[in-house]
Amino acid sequence: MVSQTYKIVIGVSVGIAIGILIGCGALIVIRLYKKRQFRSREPSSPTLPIRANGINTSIDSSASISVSDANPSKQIMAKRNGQWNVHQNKDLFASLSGIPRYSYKDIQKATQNFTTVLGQGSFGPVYKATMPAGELVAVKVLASDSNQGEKEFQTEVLLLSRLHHRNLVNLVGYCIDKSQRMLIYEFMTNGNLASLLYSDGPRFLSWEQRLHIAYDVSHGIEYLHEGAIPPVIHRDLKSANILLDKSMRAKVADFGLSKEETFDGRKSGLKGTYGYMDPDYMSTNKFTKKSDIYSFGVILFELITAINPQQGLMDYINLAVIGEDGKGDWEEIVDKKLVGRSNAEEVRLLADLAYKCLHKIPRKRPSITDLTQAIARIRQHHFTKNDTLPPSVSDAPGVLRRIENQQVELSNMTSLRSNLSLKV
Ligand SMILES: Nc1ncnc2c1ncn2[C@@H]1O[C@H](COP(=O)(O)OP(=O)(O)OP(=O)(O)O)[C@@H](O)[C@H]1O
Repeated sequence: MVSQTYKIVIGVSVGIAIGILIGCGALIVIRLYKKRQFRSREPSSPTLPIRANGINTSIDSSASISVSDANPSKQIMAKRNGQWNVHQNKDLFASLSGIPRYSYKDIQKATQNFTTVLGQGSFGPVYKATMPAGELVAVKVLASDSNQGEKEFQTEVLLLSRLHHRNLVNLVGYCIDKSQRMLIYEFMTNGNLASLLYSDGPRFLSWEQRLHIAYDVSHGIEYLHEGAIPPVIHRDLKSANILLDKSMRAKVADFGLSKEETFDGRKSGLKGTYGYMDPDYMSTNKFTKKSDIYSFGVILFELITAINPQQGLMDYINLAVIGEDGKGDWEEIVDKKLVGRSNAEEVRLLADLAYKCLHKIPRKRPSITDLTQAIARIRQHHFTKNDTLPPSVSDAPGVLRRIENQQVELSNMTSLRSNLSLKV
């Protein structure tokens, strides 16, 4: 009797075990089948078109980013049937980005119903806001009819969720609420570098501040090119995209056009801002880290000269170089506000570096690491030598006169050129 009961127990146990095994097997088969079906629905090489930059000054054509189905954050960016599938992906998007998501009502409250405008970019207006914990932020509101902006929105959230550095503007939140798209950044009290360089007010950036800014920006780019995995190419470096915090420390902003280095730029249209774009990129359509270096060189010259690249900066540079057998006579183009307030040797060193960044052969341009180190040495020179009389102080009136003559010469050149082009 006992042995019969024993046999029944063993039989039942074996039966249950076999049942569980069959059940697990069936589950595994179903999951594998579903996974394969999901993959076969993914396009083999999905692409995401992204935008150009600037309102009047940008160059645009269609572009695309290649994404691999192995990376979930890239899956989100996959284009399906030509449309960003927001409703299907937004929760996955939220959980992957790791950045707090806010409702439209939250932002409406924080901006006091969108009252304080900080500025207007190609993405849409930017508002000042105070978050519930009291921190100041800037809210970029995407114009609702902007299809291109939608792509930049995704690029910015997905990239900035993995990029964190003291010299990159921090994304602290975002909003996807029905058709509303907003990006929330740490507030940069002193606005953008372009406004500080080109505004006419009595306030101007000192040479020391400009050296700090060059150093900070080089660190931000170094992180993108050498620290991020995979490396990131910014693709829209310009003084309007350099923001300054309350201590005048600089941070790189605006990642809407950025790409991972693995992206094949040849499939992309031209992107960027006139005056900052690498001529080699414009002719080959191939964007590399060295194209960012070109744009950084332009920013360094802006810091030295306070001349807008969209208003003849390259003409000034070429004129300064003609002066002395390929070597720049940089004293001639230095910002008038710096004459007598900067060290000529440091200006020359920084201008020589900037000029190397503009080399027409990209591989001959320095790497960002070389630049960061060289700028650090100029800063060090500044802090160790600033007790001596800056050479430019001794001949300030002479330098000012030469700058004025240079400007007259340049404006003659410009009017001659526009007369010629009118005739053509
Ligand atoms: N985090 C921020 N803190 C303070 N001001 C900001 C912040 N972000 C942007 N701004 C200001 O808002 C304005 C518009 O910025 P936005 O980045 O949208 O455009 P942009 O870079 O000037 O132009 P584009 O979009 O064409 O590149 C700028 O004047 C900028 O100074």
